[in-house]
Amino acid sequence: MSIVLDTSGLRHQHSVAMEARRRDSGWRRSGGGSEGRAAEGKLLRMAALVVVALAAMVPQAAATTYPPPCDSKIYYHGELLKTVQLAKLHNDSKYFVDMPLKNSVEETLISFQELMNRTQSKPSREEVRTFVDENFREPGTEFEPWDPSDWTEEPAFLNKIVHPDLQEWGKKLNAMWKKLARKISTTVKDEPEKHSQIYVPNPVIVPGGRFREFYYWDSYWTIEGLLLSEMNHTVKGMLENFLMMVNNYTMVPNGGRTYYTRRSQPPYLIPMFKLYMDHFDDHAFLTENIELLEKEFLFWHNNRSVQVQDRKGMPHHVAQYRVEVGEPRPESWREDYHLAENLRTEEEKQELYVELKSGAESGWDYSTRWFVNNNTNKGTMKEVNVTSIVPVDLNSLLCMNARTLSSFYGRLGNTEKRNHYANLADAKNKTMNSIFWDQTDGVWYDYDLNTKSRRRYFYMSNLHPIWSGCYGLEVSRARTMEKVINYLKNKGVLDYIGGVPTSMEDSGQQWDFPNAWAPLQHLIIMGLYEARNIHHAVEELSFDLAEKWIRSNWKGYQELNAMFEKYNVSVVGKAGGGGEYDVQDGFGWSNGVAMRLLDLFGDRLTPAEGSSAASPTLSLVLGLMMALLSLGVRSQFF
Ligand SMILES: OC[C@H]1O[C@H](O[C@H]2O[C@H](CO)[C@@H](O)[C@H](O)[C@H]2O)[C@H](O)[C@@H](O)[C@@H]1O
Repeated sequence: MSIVLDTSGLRHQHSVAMEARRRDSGWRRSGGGSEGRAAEGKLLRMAALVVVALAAMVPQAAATTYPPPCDSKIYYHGELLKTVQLAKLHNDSKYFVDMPLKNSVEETLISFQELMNRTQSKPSREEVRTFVDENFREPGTEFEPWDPSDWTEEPAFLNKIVHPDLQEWGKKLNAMWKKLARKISTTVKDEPEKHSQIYVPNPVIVPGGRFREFYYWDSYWTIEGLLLSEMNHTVKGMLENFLMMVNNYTMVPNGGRTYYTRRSQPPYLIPMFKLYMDHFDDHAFLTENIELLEKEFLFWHNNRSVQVQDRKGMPHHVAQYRVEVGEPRPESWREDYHLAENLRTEEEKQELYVELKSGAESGWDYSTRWFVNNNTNKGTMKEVNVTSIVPVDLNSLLCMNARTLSSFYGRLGNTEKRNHYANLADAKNKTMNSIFWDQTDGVWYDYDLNTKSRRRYFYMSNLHPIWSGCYGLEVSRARTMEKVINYLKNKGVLDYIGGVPTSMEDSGQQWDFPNAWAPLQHLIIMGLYEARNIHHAVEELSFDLAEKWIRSNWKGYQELNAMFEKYNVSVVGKAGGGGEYDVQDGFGWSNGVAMRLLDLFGDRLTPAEGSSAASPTLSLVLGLMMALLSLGVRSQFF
């Protein structure tokens, strides 16, 4: 198979970014012509200082000219960020880049320059702390109090949950949206340069913990829950925010921070929009926004694509995560900087930074899934090589998105576009079979551009096509499903008490064993459930996995009063771990998925083995009777 890189879109994006950088580095005029000489003199002195400060902050010319993560002279630029991050004032690198400025950018840069001059560019940790205290506010102070007006205490889905303990818990999950709801203050809109938070007009639901901004793909599962909570207005507002992002950035950024604006996350906007349409059939909303939905689709189609040829020499247009942006991720600056520190050349460092950001774009940051090392997935973070992999889940998702666009255009009466996207979806469906499907193992795999072969490791992402429905051309769908179930059984991944592991690699990375993530459990459970008419065994398997997941989430909640971002498959109720930050609680997508499963299987789910869905009181009485019988006290009572 041969590969043709289609980088035209990337070059365009790169030149847009370079252009933005040139614009941004231009001197901004301040003050009016009528000001007196004294004021002019003061301004000139300030201008000179700013020029000196800016010059000192331009990083050394990189060997490869990738644009930086963003243009902010505080949240991206060289010395200031480096000095503060290396002082390690906070455990988490993200803390500093989330802090709003107290003063203007210019004043902050001057104050930093003065600090550097005063200390011969070697400020102590305490001096850096004083600088930060004087110039920055605490993260999370950029919100206005907001109580979602569409929140209700008893949404109807709760009535579907038969077990009273689970019903009670469902109520608590519903109440959690109030804790995760944020409205961004208009000061962010008025003074954007003082904030890394991106202003969006409608309130958002954040994941929780260190994640104090919207996240792109998380929102799909959050919206699943919000719709069950009947928070329809909030959902529509979130969709409008995302559409505004597409309008401004041609794609939806990874999250609601300026330092995320040059990379995206798995493209779930069209599926989110579909969730909303399935509930409300809002024709006017679709008419208004179809072009933006298409624009986002085309971003991935044009800017993230390569061509590969199958064994018969047929070309296939496939998509990848590929973020051609240099420098460490601002929110994980220390981690990236230290990882690249000992690389020999600047070019090698910049290439590693590109790979790390591409990994962040995949949402799987990080995993052995992206380790490429002598034809294995073993190694360390230095072996992250996302751009040499064509991911099965991304291509399955884009196939589904093309189908959905086709049906949206059909509803709007645009036959030409309906046919165009139907043909594109068919082509992508064929690609799922020709490039990703492994006939021997009976599953889909990521594809390696270097070895021109499939990466035959278990990752939950291998199962994405059963959720998207993008499978089943040559082989019958029932036969495919049969093979997939056998694959799962043979790998032993269905044997864990707390859900299906992300992978079988215990690497210390968070998107690996023993962690299980809500979106991935949702993918397999819903994928199997939707296939219940195709294969008789899948509905029960879907229920079994849902039961494990709900029991683990429920136990964790009982013990620690928390919903985690990820769980450990080996111990029921235990939070996951690993990766570059502590496990967070909150948590948007975990809450949404738990609610969806309670809604789907609430008539028979129980919180623990031995408890009955029908009537826990009855089972308690029966249990007591059995105990008395075994104690030989039968004669006293019967
Ligand atoms: O700060 C490190 C990384 O954190 C985020 O990634 C993780 O949390 C996100 C929010 O729940 C989630 O969408 C992602 O899948 C997780 O791996 C962030 O998205 C990364 O860009 C960031 O580098």
